[in-house]
Amino acid sequence: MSAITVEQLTKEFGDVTAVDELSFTVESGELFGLLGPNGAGKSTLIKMLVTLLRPTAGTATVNGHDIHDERSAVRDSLGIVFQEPALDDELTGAENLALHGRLYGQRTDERNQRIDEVLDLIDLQDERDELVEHYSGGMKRRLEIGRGLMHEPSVLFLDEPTVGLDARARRDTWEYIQKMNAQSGISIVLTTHYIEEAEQLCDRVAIVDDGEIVALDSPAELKSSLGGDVVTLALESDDSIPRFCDHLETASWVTDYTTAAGTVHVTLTRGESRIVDLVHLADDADVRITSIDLHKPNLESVFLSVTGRTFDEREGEGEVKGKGKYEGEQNHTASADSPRHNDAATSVERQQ
Ligand SMILES: Nc1ncnc2c1ncn2[C@@H]1O[C@H](COP(=O)(O)OP(=O)(O)OP(=O)(O)O)[C@@H](O)[C@H]1O
Repeated sequence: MSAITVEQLTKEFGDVTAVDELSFTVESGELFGLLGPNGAGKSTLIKMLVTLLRPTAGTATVNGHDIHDERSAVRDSLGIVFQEPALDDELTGAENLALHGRLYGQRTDERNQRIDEVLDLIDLQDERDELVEHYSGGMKRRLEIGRGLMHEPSVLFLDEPTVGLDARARRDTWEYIQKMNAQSGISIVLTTHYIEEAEQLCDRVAIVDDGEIVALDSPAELKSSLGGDVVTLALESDDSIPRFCDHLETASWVTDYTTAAGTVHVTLTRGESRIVDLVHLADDADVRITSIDLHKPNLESVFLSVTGRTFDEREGEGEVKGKGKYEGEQNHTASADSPRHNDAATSVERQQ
């Protein structure tokens, strides 16, 4: 059974179509990434899947439960870690986990056993009795993830799991995410706008732009769809470009090439081993090269190729787009005078 099936799922906020007729499946045990710039629609999609937002159209199932008709069953079978911190700094690590266990109705013995298992998994056993306010950013993040695992969900949603962490803590967090995916077989859906995160962690990645999935495959397949590495050669004069291109035509190892002012972009496999050959071709064509640049494709190149824009350009637009007044946003952080938790279940209850 697929962990998640999504069919034509759509969410409109007034004039803004945040999620536009998305369809995809996530297989059981898969580590699935939603990669896209800020404002692409990733959080909105997740909020619909965890039943925090009602779709405008379309449907989805999580662990076989329909997000329209079986909201409680959906919520019971998933864990979620939002971008916004949801821990109580004035409680210890173990107490934060216990609070979550109680919210899910776990009995004391069951809860204590699970706290131990989770603390082992996230490597915080030694710090279990320290107040969370003394934890580092990376430890807090691990505890948040552990908290989402307390009730042993089959699917875990992680919304931008490493945002705000330094490079070291980010890498550590990746390790824990991979470890729990491998050890418990839990299906994980994570959103990210870090290209490296999607590449390093995910079995498959859906690239989301403007509410739509513009590409979906394993990182390796997405990159190989671009046809290989790109070597950019700057030539001494524009006049020499046609001559050089004539010679490129004779090289069977060149997959493709394009030209721009003073430069030629050559697509080929194993670019590093072909630089000498390109220099020889230029010699044969009596063309002088002034610089050579080898570019290995990453998911950023895939994004550029499918949208025609870089991630940064889209992020810039996204920020402007995201400044409008939010309507119907469901609050999933608690007030200062109540226990601070943002579980999908309790948040939804507060809305209803
Ligand atoms: N409650 C809301 N009311 C109005 N517009 C919204 C609301 N929530 C999201 N949007 C808009 O929907 C679009 C998608 O936003 P969303 O937060 O899902 O993107 P995202 O990819 O998750 O980005 P980020 O990581 O910055 O949250 C944006 O244009 C955003 O401004």
